[in-house]
Amino acid sequence: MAVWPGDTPFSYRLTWTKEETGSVNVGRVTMSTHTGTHIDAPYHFDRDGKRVSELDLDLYIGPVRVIRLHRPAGISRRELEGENLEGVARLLIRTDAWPDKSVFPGEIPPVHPDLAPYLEEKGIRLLGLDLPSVDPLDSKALPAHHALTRHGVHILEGVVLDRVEPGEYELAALPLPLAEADGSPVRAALRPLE
Ligand SMILES: N[C@@H](CC(=O)c1ccccc1NC=O)C(=O)O
Ligand SMILES: [Zn+2]
Ligand SMILES: [Zn+2]
Repeated sequence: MAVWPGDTPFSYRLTWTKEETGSVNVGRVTMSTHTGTHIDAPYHFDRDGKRVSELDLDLYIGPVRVIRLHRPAGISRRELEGENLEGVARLLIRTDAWPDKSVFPGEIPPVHPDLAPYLEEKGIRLLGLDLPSVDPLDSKALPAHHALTRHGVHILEGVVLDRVEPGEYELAALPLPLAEADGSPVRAALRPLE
């Protein structure tokens, strides 16, 4: 899994082996909170924002709509206007713009901040993408992160949607209850509805 350039690489190592303890292997994991499929807590980009353990778990479990925008230049309200999003609380967008997840992308289609009020209007509270960020990779101001948060839309990044067809699913993508954290890896799973 590629990590953000310069960020902590993932590692799993044994602290103790079964031979050493006489009973068990005990591992340790070192990783960035933004590794692989993960959620951003508002604290990631706002000093006073909510930490992971303060987030509502209902955001990350329940019915979800998957839509496909094939390699868009960007993701704005215009790209979504053809979709009927009535009754959708969670939205995943498959862009296929990060095909090889073992290499960090050079460029990604950014979310336009105008999407945030549009999603709020539709009642969407979770936006997930198959991309490592919702903003341009070189952005410091992070306008989409801030706009989404201001409009009550929570962020799920790095979702693997390679073989997922558009439709209605059940989503589970629960963060770990890390008390102070700015983000958390999740195990994301989709199950077709009915
Ligand atoms: N906003 C990106 C992450 C991000 O910006 C980042 C992640 C790890 C290390 C540095 C980062 N950003 C800026 O220097 C995200 O939410 O995943
Ligand atoms: Zn992140
Ligand atoms: Zn992010």
